[in-house]
Amino acid sequence: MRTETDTDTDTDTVDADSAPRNPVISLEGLTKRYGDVTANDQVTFEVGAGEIFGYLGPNGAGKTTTIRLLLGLLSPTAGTATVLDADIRDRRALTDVKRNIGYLPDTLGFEERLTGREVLDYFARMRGDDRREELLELFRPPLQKPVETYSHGNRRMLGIVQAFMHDPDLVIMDEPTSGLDPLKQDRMHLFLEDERDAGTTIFFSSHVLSEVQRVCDRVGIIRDGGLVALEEIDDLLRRGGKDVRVQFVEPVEAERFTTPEMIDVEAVDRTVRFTYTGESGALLEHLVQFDIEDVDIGDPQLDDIFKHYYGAGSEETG
Ligand SMILES: Nc1ncnc2c1ncn2[C@@H]1O[C@H](COP(=O)(O)OP(=O)(O)OP(=O)(O)O)[C@@H](O)[C@H]1O
Repeated sequence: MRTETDTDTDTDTVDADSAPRNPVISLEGLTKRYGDVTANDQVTFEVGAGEIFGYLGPNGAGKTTTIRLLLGLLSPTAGTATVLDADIRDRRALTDVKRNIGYLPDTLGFEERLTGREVLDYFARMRGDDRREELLELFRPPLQKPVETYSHGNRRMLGIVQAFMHDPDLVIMDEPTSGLDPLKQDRMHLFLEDERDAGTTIFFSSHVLSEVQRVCDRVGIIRDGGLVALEEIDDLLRRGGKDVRVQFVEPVEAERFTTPEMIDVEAVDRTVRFTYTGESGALLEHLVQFDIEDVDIGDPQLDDIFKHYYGAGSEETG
């Protein structure tokens, strides 16, 4: 089932400066309004073949709305998108390509009284299940039990098997690891990387920064319905400055020490932490003027970068 993306070896284009050469998903001014709420506001970006694309944003930012639009579960107010070359406004074309898409929704709409096996049988009849056994070895949901007795984690496991078992070219997932324990999250991340390496395009939403940092090639950050960043993870981290911690021999006055390149400065006793956005050489030249006991300079976490986009009180927008 991977013929569409496997035929072209230079399709794995993940170039932040230009759009992917072979987009599997392409949004063009995609807009969705619910009354006064603009859940997606002219969202435009592309996802290239064979990349893991992270769609990042806090609760209510508009992630689920985008996903539901891409799958034809909602109609756009304006703009459009193509998914595997099908225009999302073209019902028939979208229905055709959906056989080649895996979807893991945020809440699984399985018939609760069916057993896990019956749920998989149902999806198998619609789209096939060539990889069912292999995936069950990996994720192991309890197939004999009715879904209504499943734990949250097992529902996710069943959902993942369902999303991948027909070996689709594209998998779209809404917060795939939410509520999973760390071991299961790890298994999931390794699995996604393997799938990507085998040529599958993966689009997933998340508000978990560390997971996006760990597994994604590129990230789109959505805030209040609008896309505020679209970058390769490495570039985003590079531009995010350095995470610096300085321990002085004696406390130092903040005005003497801080420079305009230092942001998010926190000082406690003799220790100062900040993000440095300037050149490393200039930072070192600045530091040698002070009596310093210890310095630690590291890469910033995506969390810190995220704070710059969202600022303080923006955790919940909806
Ligand atoms: N059916 C609806 N009717 C009215 N408003 C809606 C509807 N669905 C979503 N919204 C609003 O649209 C905005 C975006 O919601 P959406 O669910 O897409 O965000 P999200 O980023 O997926 O959030 P979460 O991480 O909490 O799932 C929010 O303000 C939400 O309240």
